[in-house]
Amino acid sequence: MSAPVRGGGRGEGGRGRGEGGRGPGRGPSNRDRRPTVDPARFAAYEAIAAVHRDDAYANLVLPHILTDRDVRGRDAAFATELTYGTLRSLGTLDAIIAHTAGREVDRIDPPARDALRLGAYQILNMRVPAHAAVSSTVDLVRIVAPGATGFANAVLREITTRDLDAWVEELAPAYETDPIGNLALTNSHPQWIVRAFQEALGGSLEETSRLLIEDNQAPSVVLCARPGRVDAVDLAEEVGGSPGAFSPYAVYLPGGAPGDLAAIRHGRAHVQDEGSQLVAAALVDAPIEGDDTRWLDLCAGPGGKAGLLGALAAQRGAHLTAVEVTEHRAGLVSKAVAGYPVTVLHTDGRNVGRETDLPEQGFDRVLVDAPCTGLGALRRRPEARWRRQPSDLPPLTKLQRELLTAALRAVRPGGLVGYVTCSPHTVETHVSVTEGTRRADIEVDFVDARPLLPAGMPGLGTGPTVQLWPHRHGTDAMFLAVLRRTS
Ligand SMILES: C[S@@+](CC[C@H](N)C(=O)[O-])C[C@H]1O[C@@H](n2cnc3c(N)ncnc32)[C@H](O)[C@@H]1O
Repeated sequence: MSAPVRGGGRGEGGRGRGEGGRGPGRGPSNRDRRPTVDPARFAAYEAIAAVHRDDAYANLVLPHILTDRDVRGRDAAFATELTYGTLRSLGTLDAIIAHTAGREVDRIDPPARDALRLGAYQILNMRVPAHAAVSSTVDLVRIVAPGATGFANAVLREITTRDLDAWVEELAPAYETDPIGNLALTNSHPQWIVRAFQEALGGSLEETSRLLIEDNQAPSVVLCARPGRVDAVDLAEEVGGSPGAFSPYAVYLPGGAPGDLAAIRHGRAHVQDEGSQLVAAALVDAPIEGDDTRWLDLCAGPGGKAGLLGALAAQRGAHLTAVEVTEHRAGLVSKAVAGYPVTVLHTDGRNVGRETDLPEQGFDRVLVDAPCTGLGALRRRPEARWRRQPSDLPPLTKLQRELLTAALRAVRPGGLVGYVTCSPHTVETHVSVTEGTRRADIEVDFVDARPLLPAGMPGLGTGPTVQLWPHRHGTDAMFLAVLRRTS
């Protein structure tokens, strides 16, 4: 058992173990030495500090920081891996830091805490030599939390005494007695999320473990080749990618900045997870009797699915109404559907029957891509798992049910509603579907969604709903229920 390190706490002077040792004979004193940190590490620090201080999103804030600080090429790649990896691994890193510091991490000053997390990640998860990780992090602390330099030095040195596996072995509860606690610490996920995944996976801890591992991998960028504008095989050749495994529109991009691609700039393709493509296409491919020209996307922002639905509507002689409650996002939808037969409405999707453009029984197919916790896309949003709380569920599920009820009022008898979430949490999937349907007091049948997905797609369960998974399908964990209004 290692001894905890003193200093570095909120309001402490930080002259703990390891500090004060810098005398003339051992290098310049703190006062003499002008601290410098390489721009890549400082950029990662700034991004992580913004995430924790300002509730920023790493994928939005980091590119600006890299541009402002002129961090490019390999340095930018290093900063990105360091930022995203540290955020994903926060649970494990914090347990190790708390142990070595002898206090909970929320009792360490935020700047020192974020610097320690970056240092610990470099020591334990990257191929950065330990001495370089320690000294560069201490240099960083000297700038952002000067009082905690010695404390940080001592904590980091302690962390270098073991590798990641050894720390996890020491700190994680035994799998046999506390499997959820063990998986949570080992794979850096909050316990409530591990529990929710386990329930959605029918109780299988083995599959839960595989999902958690997959959640910690950076996902590849996927393009959607817009039908009618470009074929996926041609697009793959154009961008040096490969056609998707399941969606006929998907192209896997081998790294790089997708915004630079001519196909995106010219509206022939957009960035979209393969699972999102599959569930949107499944709804409009489901057999229907009678009219099939009036489609509705009730939660359209920022417009990924509306872009694909708009392209398919153009091919099939249909018209899409795309509803979005947030003004900014409604603007993004308008851009995403430019040139397609789509009307964008900036309004609340629950206004069905209260607005001329949203008549009751006025649509043949309705998509409800409901606002949700996003627990199925944790691979893409490294900070999301720590920001989300169980208390987010009640307001979200209330909204999901109200939107599903509105969708059932908007669809004509015989028409179809697709209810989609990018969360596998059963409260947002099965329970919201059951409750939303019950409250609508409209008769519906479940349509088996499995045959609406590409033939041969494995692991689709027993139906009638479909749950996609990162570890089974390489997609986000999208849920799809297809309902046919019968009266
Ligand atoms: C999961 S996102 C939809 C993603 C979108 N379908 C796509 O593929 O890009 C949910 C969207 O619903 C919007 N939203 C939330 N409440 C709404 C409401 N009451 N009516 C309409 N849209 C709503 C959110 O602003 C958000 O843009």
